[in-house]
Amino acid sequence: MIIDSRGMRQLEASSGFTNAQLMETAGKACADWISSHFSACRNILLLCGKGNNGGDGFVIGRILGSAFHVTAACVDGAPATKEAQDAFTLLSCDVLQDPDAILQAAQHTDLLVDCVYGVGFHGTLSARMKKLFSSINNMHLHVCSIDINSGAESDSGRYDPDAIRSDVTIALDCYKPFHMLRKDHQLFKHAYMVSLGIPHPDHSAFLEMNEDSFFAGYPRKKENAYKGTFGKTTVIGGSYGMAGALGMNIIGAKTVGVSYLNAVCPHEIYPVVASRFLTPVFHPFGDQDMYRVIEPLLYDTRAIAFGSGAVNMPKKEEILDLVLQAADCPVVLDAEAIRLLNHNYYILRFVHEPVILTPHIGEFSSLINRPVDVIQHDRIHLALQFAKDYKVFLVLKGPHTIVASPTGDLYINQSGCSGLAQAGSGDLLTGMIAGLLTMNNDVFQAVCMAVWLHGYLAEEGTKDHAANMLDLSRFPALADSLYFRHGF
Ligand SMILES: NC(=O)C1=CN([C@@H]2O[C@H](COP(=O)(O)OP(=O)(O)OC[C@H]3O[C@@H](n4cnc5c(N)ncnc54)[C@H](O)[C@@H]3O)[C@@H](O)[C@H]2O)[C@H](O)CC1
Repeated sequence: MIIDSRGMRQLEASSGFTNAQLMETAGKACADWISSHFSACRNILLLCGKGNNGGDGFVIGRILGSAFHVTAACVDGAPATKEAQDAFTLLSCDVLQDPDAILQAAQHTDLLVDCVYGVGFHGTLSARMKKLFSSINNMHLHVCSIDINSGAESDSGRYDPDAIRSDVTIALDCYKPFHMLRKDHQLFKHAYMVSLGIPHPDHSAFLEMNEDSFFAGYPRKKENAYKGTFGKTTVIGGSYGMAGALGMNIIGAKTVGVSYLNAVCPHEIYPVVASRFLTPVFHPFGDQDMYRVIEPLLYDTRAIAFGSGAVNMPKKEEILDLVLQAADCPVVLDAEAIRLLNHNYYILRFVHEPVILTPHIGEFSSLINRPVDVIQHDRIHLALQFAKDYKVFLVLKGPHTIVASPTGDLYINQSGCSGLAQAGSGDLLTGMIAGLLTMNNDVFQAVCMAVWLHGYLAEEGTKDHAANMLDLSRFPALADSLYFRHGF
């Protein structure tokens, strides 16, 4: 289960265990994990803070003291919580406080255990702590962090550039958002979770997605199915110079198994796209007949995607208005459609059907007029806030794509690889989202399924190819293998 720090504190409070009992359990579970995975070590140095993360460290030190040579260091003053103070009094190893002595001990240690800050850390490190942590990081020691790497926040994705870097981070009882953002911060190489035996609720605001949960939401075609059983999907995209974007929408829809696809595009790219794809029903339009061609389609489709490659599309502003006003199904807005909303996104509040926006960080930055680095450091919060304020599903694309729902649900995607960092992969995702929205009425689930599948197939596509050579046109074939393996 993934949970944020507030949820974790509520779990602890209702667990039936005291904080001291939880600290003892946490310390013992971590000590057991360390002794079995670092059994070859002799000298262990514990860096402890003044909060309960430091308290966990004192318990770990007491237990490991029977088998290893343990030194503890109080790097941020004396323990400040009752539980940490009690754990400290039971510690019998050497305790260091002077930064120079700590760094000297670090040079002779086989393993450094980082228990300075856990989920209670917010903001940035003090100058003193930055100096200590950057010296430690420069020593390239074996490091195990407890719960959260010190200097990183548990919930937001923010971290100080001098936060402790570890080989392994042991998450206590649940993964926190921090653990799900590894590709962004790269503060640990591996994360493991140890259980504290706390009962978990059935529902968490964080959705998790894997093969099983994907297939739980992916419908099977029955024997008596016909082409309209799942309804129609409509993609409106491409324009002069960007015909391929519509092609990628089509490949995306094919990847998720759409059985009836409307492809809507300007007259000038129709011949080239139609000669490449045989199964969509094409609806070419121009300046004069845009309303006549597009409007009737909006009433006979289960999902619409608009915007991929639409930079030179005639009547694009009018199409956006039409789609947002007339559609009676979910609408996915990608690329140019998002740009058209810049400084004008308040209109999203007046749309009655679910709207899904799929910006990458640069597009989101232009949309909300905030610098890219501000968004990068506060992505989870800003995505959730935007989704809530404008009642949209926000798919903020990146190494860990985030999906935020208007009601505060969050998905942090774990699948994918750098092969997806290429032109066309967003257009492909848009087609996949629109296709899955046609087959699954739960908008949040369908969008997360598409995001997960997009990443999963990229991993599959680079198992026998270089990551930088990922061929996006292979996605339907890669998906076929997956579906076939699951008996479809
Ligand atoms: N169920 C569990 O997960 C359990 C977790 N435990 C451990 O407790 C920590 C959380 O403990 P808490 O005391 O709330 O916070 P920290 O130890 O992370 O310490 C925070 C400490 O530091 C101060 N602080 C915050 N931000 C800064 C900053 N930027 N600069 C300097 N100081 C800062 C803050 O005021 C506090 O004093 C959890 O992660 C687990 O490791 C329990 O042991 C029980 C079970």
